[in-house]
Amino acid sequence: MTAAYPRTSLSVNVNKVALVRNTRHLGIPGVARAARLCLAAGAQGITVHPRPDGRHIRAHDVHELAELLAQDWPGREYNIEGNPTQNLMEFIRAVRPSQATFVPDGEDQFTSDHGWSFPQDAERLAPLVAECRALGVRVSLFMDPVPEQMQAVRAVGADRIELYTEPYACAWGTPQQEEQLARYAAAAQAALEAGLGVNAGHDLNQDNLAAFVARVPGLLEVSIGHAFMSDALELGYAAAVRAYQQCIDDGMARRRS
Ligand SMILES: CC(=O)[C@@H](O)[C@H](O)COP(=O)(O)O
Ligand SMILES: NCC(=O)COP(=O)(O)O
Repeated sequence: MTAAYPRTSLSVNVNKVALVRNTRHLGIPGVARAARLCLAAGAQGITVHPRPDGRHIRAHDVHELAELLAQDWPGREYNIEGNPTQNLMEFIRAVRPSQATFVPDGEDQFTSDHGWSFPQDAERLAPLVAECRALGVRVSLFMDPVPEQMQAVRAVGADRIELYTEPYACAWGTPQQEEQLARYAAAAQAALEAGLGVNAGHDLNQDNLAAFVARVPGLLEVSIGHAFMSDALELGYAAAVRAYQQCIDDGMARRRS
């Protein structure tokens, strides 16, 4: 029986709204409008990943969303992702979001595709983690599901990990699905035992989310963008939030059974 854990929060990543917006000089679709509609529908947070090349989320988006959340949605979370050795820290210092998620991406990375490595990354991450925490910003490290890495993550002062879930998503519906779920459950358990909170994200969708929520212990937050926005193009933002919340609730129910 998995110990009782709070309901897994849905943080909607709005990167892809900005990607479409940037293809014209008209300001639509609006990033802040998308966030407002998702929050009004019940999303517990908003995530952005302002990449150095500005392909989607740009500095003005980061500040507009910070103002929206602080003024209209003070109880919801703001999660800013990025590489703290690149452009992330300027945003953390300026807006002090609820959470900073450190991701080891290169400047021209197609998309995020791996987590940090310990002990190699510990020395350069520790002072950046300390700075965020001194600013009152929770720190989550983007990690592959490797149980043996979790003590080292805690040792650099991080509050949480974010499990990189593309390998699970790729295995969904294949004979390797169960093996991957067991791998992520073990990594999450090791994180919990190290005193870390557990987040997850990358390529989660309506098909694979409930099984992940059901199986991975202590899952506090999922951040979902690409598949969410694909669904929102068909359903609308509010219905997409409800659909993903239902997947989370289905997973929680299966976790208790
Ligand atoms: C860290 C991660 O897995 C995603 O949050 C990332 O933000 C995806 O970035 P793109 O939207 O640029 O693919
Ligand atoms: N941290 C994961 C995230 O914010 C969104 O990833 P994806 O759902 O766009 O793959």
